[in-house]
Amino acid sequence: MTGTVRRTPLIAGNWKMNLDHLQAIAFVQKLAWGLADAKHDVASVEVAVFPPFTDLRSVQTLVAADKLPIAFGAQDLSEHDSGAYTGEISGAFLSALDCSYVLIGHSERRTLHGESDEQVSGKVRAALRHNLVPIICVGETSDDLEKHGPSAVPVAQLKAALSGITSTVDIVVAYEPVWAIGSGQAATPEQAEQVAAALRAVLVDTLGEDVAQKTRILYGGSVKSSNIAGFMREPNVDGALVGGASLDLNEFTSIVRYQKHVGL
Ligand SMILES: O=C(CO)COP(=O)(O)O
Repeated sequence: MTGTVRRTPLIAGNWKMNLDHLQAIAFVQKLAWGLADAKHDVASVEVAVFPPFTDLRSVQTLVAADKLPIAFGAQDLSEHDSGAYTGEISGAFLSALDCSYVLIGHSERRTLHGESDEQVSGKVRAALRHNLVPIICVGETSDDLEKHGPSAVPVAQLKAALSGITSTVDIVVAYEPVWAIGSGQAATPEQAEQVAAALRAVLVDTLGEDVAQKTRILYGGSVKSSNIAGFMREPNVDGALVGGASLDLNEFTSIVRYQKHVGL
């Protein structure tokens, strides 16, 4: 471990199936005003939002027109580039909308839509083909935790997601324990750090030390303004993937500005 690489923290808001395109415009505009009022420096903490697909064109137009310092991405993409895949969205389309990121393998996709490790890996490769930074989501259920301990399942999921990828790539990893999502029961900072360190070791093995040191690892699961600082103090946690609290302007702004309210 070199420990010397500075990774710009990333606070990402996963809106899930909330806010239509008109609500999205109002929300992103107010978020930008709030951050500007607070003189937030995006070079110190990057901010990204993940609206539903139908909002992306509106968010793109607003961000481009007003040059807002807010990145955006989609919540999923197809592993295929085009063809007879009704209802699917190609990475090419997301790239054309200036998306920077795409969430892949969120536990809600894995459990509600039966997304397999193979599909997750296909989607990671699709994202990279289209110059999108994949945010690869991994995490264990409470059953997994009991049976296999804290890092076995997230580590296996990350290895599977990265299969066939060896070159230098720009990716983000999000550790989201399933039991912490939407439950109000976040992991402790120590738990998050233990898994994040194990995930970084996977990155070292698969992509090499340099890429591993540059790659951001986020924690997600019941993140709020009251607990963000604890996670951000951990050496291997480089940001947060926020669900519910990302829909509350004050909460989300306060999470983005964690450095100010705890004096980090
Ligand atoms: O799933 C999540 C983000 O992707 C986390 O959701 P909550 O922050 O609502 O627990």
